[in-house]
Amino acid sequence: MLQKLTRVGSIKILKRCFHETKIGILGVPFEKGQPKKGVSQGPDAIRKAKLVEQLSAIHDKMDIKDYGNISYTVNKELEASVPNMKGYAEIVGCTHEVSKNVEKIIKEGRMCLTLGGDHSIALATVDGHIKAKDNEICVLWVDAHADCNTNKTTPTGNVHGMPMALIPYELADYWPYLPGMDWHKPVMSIRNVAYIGLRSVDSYERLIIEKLGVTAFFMADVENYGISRVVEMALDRIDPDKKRSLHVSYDIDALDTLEAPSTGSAVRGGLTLREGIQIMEIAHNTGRLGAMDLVEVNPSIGSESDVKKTVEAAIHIILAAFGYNRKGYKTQEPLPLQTFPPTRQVIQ
Ligand SMILES: NC(=[NH2+])NCCC[C@H](N)C(=O)O
Ligand SMILES: [Mn+2]
Ligand SMILES: [Mn+2]
Repeated sequence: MLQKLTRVGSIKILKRCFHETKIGILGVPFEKGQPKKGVSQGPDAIRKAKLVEQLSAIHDKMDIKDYGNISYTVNKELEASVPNMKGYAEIVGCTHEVSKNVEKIIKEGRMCLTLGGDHSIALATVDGHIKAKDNEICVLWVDAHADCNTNKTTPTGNVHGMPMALIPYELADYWPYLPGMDWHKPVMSIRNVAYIGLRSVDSYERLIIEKLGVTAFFMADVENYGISRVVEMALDRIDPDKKRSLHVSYDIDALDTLEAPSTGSAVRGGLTLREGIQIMEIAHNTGRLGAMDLVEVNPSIGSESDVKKTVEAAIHIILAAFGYNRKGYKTQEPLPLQTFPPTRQVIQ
């Protein structure tokens, strides 16, 4: 952090100058990757809870640009062209647009914050990040679920359970040809991916994780090592040289149901909000965070207070990602000078 000398009267004061924090926000109101209505309202619910205002207050060099919500067209002919992938045509249309936008935002020199929408969109946020950074990225996947089913292993056909199987090249051979997805090339290695928070993993997903030796920290590992150790071990594994741009794909269902009830596939026994925040404080402190997704907030699930709680949790996690620290805001101002005679006398 830069330091600058300022003078107040005759007193020299070290004034802290903050680096500029450039963020681009992209809303993806998409819900066809899973069956429940409402998750498309996630981006606007998070914005309405004053996301931008709270980000702006972190320090006075926050430069935030909201790119609005994405729009896309659908090629109906693609519908049902791949078995066991529900909403395929919509997925293709939306993810292509998301990838192009994320790539553009990062190339404009901003960290890209994508607000979902369901988790299927992450195959595209990661793709855009890969394209912007020449594949020099690593991924932390914070989730109760592994989301690495293929269309042959999926128990549901919901594509939000598949993005992690589409991203790495190690799983490319397990897929059929995917029409309309030629823009998407599985170029990154699963070695540069780590999971945190897992506790609901399908049997084939477990097979994939074990067969490929994927770095995976389940809830039991969080119990055993503590969250800060887990995040450090994860980062060490996926980016040993500490040089890659970090992508955090954060499914709000990684948090315990008590902390984030308004989500479509809630699983109890999850992260506390404190642990969830600390993951992002550590990610921020790497100085290499390039992109973050915050997905699966569904304002149609639960009571009004459930929704409020979930949206607030999402905002806490996002603020931590971009430099808010629970020690409080930093001030750039010196302590106010006494402008009237001191009332407390020093007794000689
Ligand atoms: N992003 C999520 N919430 N994914 C839940 C996936 C659940 C289940 N494993 C499936 O494949 O359908
Ligand atoms: Mn999940
Ligand atoms: Mn997920």
